Amino acid sequence: MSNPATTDSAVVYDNVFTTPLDKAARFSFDEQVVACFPDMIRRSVPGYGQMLAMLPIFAKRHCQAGQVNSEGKRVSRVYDLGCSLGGATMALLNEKGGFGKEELQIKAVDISPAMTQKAEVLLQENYPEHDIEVITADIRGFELEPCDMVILNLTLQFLPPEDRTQVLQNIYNALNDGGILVLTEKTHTGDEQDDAWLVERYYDFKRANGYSELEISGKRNALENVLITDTLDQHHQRLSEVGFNRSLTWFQFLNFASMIAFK
Ligand SMILES: Nc1ncnc2c1ncn2[C@@H]1O[C@H](C[S@+](CC[C@H]([NH3+])C(=O)[O-])CC(=O)[O-])[C@@H](O)[C@H]1O
Ligand SMILES: O=C(O)C(=O)Cc1ccccc1
Repeated sequence: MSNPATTDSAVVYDNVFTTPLDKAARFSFDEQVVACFPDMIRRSVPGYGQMLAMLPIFAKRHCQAGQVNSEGKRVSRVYDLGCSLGGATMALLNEKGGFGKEELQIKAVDISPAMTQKAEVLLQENYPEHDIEVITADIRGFELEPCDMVILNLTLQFLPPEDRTQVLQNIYNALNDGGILVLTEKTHTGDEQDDAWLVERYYDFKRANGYSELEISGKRNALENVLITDTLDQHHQRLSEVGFNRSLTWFQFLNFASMIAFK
């Protein structure tokens, strides 16, 4: 099945891997990926929409307005780390969450300037009156202010494994008591047979969403050593190591899973 052409509609379809690439080409969040990102992530991450839809529900239960904003009002501060185009931020502000304009202060951080430039425009267009700051920064070594909720939606997997504990430690330290971290990741199980089955069904999922064999294998090569998965056990172990005394997997769809950790 071929991709719909990148023509007149508002949707820019993901055509990034439609032509063969140098095998060594690494995946990067550049202008080309940014342009088609909403389509790419929707067609490539099973359950993406369902995961995002729960964010305002979790926020409503666990954000305790632990901060005071510049106008002296109590607000809940939320970090969206590796925000890309602000999909998670926008999900939080969706009317289903029922947050008033002044109840949340969101800080959305991403290392890719191409992403943050576009996120800034989209968030300003859609939520002009909300307290949202878009920050271009590496979340490694980034200083977090005290907060009620942190979202790491499909971001930790792009950090070198040796940097992951430190990032989670900073998050744990910044969270107020009662605060939460929502951590969504592509995972593997460590069982050869199970992983082979999960990966094959994941590729079936991509085929069903219109990706060709060339696109699937091109992206697989480009993601090698760029997106490095952990097992769910490794994630929960790391969360426990940095101090979270409770974490659970609340969502799983093939090899993608989302966890919540409670401080
Ligand atoms: N060190 C880093 N510091 C900051 N950002 C980083 C870093 N490394 C990678 N990123 C950023 O992490 C994001 C990962 S995408 C997140 C989706 C989003 N959360 C969503 O809910 O739509 C997931 C995906 O594309 O599979 C990209 O925008 C990178 O620039
Ligand atoms: O497409 C893949 O293979 C993925 O693992 C998901 C994804 C989605 C968007 C950018 C990078 C990876």
